[in-house]
Amino acid sequence: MKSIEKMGFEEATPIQAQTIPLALEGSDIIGQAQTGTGKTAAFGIPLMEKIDIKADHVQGIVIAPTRELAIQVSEELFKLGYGKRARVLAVYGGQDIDRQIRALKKKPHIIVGTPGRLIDHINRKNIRLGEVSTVVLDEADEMLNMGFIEDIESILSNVPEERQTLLFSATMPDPIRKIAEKFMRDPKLVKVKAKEMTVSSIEQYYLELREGEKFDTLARLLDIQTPELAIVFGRTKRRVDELSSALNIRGYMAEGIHGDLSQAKRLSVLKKFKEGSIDVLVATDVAARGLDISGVTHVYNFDIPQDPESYVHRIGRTGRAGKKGMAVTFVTPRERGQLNAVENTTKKRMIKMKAPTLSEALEGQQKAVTDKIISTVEQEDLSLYTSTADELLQKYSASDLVASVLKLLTKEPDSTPVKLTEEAPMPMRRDRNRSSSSSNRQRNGRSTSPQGRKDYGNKRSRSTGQRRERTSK
Ligand SMILES: Nc1ncnc2c1ncn2[C@@H]1O[C@H](COP(=O)(O)OP(=O)(O)OP(=O)(O)O)[C@@H](O)[C@H]1O
Ligand SMILES: [Mg+2]
Repeated sequence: MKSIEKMGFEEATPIQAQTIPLALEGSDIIGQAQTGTGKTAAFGIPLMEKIDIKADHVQGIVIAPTRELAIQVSEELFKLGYGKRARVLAVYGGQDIDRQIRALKKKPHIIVGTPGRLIDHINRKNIRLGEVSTVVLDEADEMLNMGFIEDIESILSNVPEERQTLLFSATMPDPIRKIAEKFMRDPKLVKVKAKEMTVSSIEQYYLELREGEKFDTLARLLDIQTPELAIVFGRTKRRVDELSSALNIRGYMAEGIHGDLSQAKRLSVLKKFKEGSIDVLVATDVAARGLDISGVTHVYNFDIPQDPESYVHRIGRTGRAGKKGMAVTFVTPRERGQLNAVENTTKKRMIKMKAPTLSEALEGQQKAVTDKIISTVEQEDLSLYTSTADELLQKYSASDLVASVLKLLTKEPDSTPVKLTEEAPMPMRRDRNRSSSSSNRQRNGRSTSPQGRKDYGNKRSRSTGQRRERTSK
């Protein structure tokens, strides 16, 4: 309770209220609740409560699909276990394995990891799971999706059957839930009732346009909507690279994140984004799940996501913990079907938005500058500037002077040409069952294959056909 208070939580969110008591009784749980509603603490609190601080073995493991999420979850668990002095360690690919081995020697009570790196440590006998009593799969549907399932099975085969298994996600398609139940004992399904799968505090818009119109439209939207922090999702790594350079050329502070970057780079980009030294993060789906970054006010789906679940998670990076957010999805004429599929799943209609014009973009930027000027007039000490201002006012009209200040400060819509390679529209994923047939894996070399293996940058061994993070330093 001391730790929870320190974190500033005053009351339990619905998913926490419904799952914590059940989890404390020892039940297996599949917990489904909207994005940003506190699922981490919903599993984190009971997990921490069960830890015997005096025992020196690993008692709980949490598996997460991406490295950044594993780190974030370990940080939240660390905070929850602070009063108890619980030891929590994150292990993930792309980080020096020897460093992790040294950390493992300090006997963590809880390990949070990505599947591939966990398996590496298990195989090298750096991690023993023989006394683990709780296993959590965060983003469970993703973890049990094709591509991760073998890894998860392999990890679970090292954990005693007498364990508690907790699965959490904002989405849980039926076929995946069925797979999940095989790993669990009499699981209780806790689904926080909501009319829609997405959070109501996120305004959802879509915009119909041609591929070639997307970039200028994005730039104008950024000018008009002036997000505090924005995430722009693109379909492929190349797309993300090209988009972030194009945004920089047009004067936006943007950087990209995707699985081909070094882990150090991925972390530094994310850090800059959290600190606000860049305000647009361009990302593949590697950033779609679980990341909790305060200040993200806008999500732009530059390319429509390949499946409805991805949409739910992507837009869920905004509108978290009761805050407001806005999501805008670009739809090319051939992608109407995907738009419908998304709406059918989320049970929510997106509002159609018109492409903004150049003059609206200019207006948006002027308004942002005007707001700044007004707050400066009202709140700042201007004494060092008034004499120069008075001199200027003797020579020029007040209106001309203010207009030139506005012009100087306003970022005028820029139409410097930029290069973006056309991306073919994403074919709809037909096989919603996602059975384990391998024929479709990694088809056409895209970072997001139509079958659902996503670009998480986890280099996986080709020879075995398994998708596993490679041990790399
Ligand atoms: N009881 C609470 N009171 C206030 N804030 C909370 C509470 N529980 C969690 N939070 C905060 O809400 C935010 C979202 O929580 P969290 O990341 O666990 O959401 P989530 O449900 O896992 O979302 P996602 O589906 O995107 O992974 C975090 O910043 C977290 O610290
Ligand atoms: Mg989460």
